[in-house]
Amino acid sequence: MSARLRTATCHFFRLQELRTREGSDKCHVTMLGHVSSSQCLAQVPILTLDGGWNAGCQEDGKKELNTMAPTKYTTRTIPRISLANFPTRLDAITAQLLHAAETDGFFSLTDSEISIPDINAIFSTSKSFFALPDAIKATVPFTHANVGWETRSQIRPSTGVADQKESYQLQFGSNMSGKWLPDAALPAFKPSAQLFMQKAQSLSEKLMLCFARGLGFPDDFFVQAHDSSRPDCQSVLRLLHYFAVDPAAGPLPETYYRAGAHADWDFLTLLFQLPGQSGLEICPGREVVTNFGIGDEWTKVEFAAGDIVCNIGDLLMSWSDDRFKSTCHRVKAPEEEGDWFGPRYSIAFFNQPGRDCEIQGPGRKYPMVTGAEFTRAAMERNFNAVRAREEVAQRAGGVEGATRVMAAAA
Ligand SMILES: O=C(O)CCC(=O)C(=O)O
Ligand SMILES: [Fe+2]
Repeated sequence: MSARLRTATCHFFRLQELRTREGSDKCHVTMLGHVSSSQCLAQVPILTLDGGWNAGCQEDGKKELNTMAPTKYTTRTIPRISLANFPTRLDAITAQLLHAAETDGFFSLTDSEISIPDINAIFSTSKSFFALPDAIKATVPFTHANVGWETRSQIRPSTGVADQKESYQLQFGSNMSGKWLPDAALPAFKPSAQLFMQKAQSLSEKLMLCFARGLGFPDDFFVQAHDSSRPDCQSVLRLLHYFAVDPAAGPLPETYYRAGAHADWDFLTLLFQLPGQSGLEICPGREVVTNFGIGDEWTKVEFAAGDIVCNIGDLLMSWSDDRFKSTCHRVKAPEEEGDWFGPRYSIAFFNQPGRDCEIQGPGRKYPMVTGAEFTRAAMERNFNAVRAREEVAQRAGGVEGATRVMAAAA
């Protein structure tokens, strides 16, 4: 990975986003408002990655514009793919998955081996954890090994402020040492979570087989890389709880996000949701310079009970030489009629290759990196994007928008 400095000279304040993609010379900077050029001669660090780059998506256009204009929506088809009779329908399923991966990068699965009772069971396990007092959850705090509990602390580069949620991240291996609550505090939590992780793993392996075939790799290529018994396995089950919002309390602050716009940096994400608790939205192609360019229109992800929504992450995008798309998505803050204001529970299973795996697409578009390097670069990239935002906000001192970002990020 290399970092370089570019000079962005502008007559506007509030840097919204920096994006670049390996192999392209694009630098996307969105600015709002007007200040003198001396206030905004910004030297902005831009990171380039050996691998996919897809971290920062612009925040909600409505908030960028600081107006109460309703979100712009457009219809997109998110394919619903049945996994029934998987062994005999393998070719047909593979073709459907590849098509979905090459277009919007999102699809939902039906007729999988994970049943509605399985999903209900893990949600009640998850709720039992979040119902504990914060002081108990804080005994298993989040660490940079990507495990543990955090609350209102994940800052997305697209927003510069923490998501309004709490989450608890679980892994298969030794990173979990000291990160399980004692059984007395939360009876049967660990076996229930581990059982569900095994089911999510097994389902993911079916998809990996299809994607390996599509890319011309040996059938077990991705399965080996994501073997959950590997000591260096990095896959994560993330239990999520977005806080309820009182619709009677008036408009939300401009800086309120459930999950700010982002693309996942894993290989493949499986998302479990509860019917009625809507909010997930996608915006393919949201990597634009202006507020009104392409990428301002969102699509609500509809799902039926038992559907598993899946999306391609940056890592598979890179591993496929950008053939498969890692798509920008968010969980919208409830603000408009039809939004879900109650608490939202969701569960994401992030497939991550082992730390020692060598990642390079069939066409070798990007230099080879290991799983550990890819993960480290992704975390660093997020951190640097947030920091760059803060620095620009600091330089624009006195500007209302910038001050707000700093305060929230502190
Ligand atoms: O909670 C959701 O529906 C989406 C969560 C998500 O996108 C994430 O955690 O990366
Ligand atoms: Fe995500």
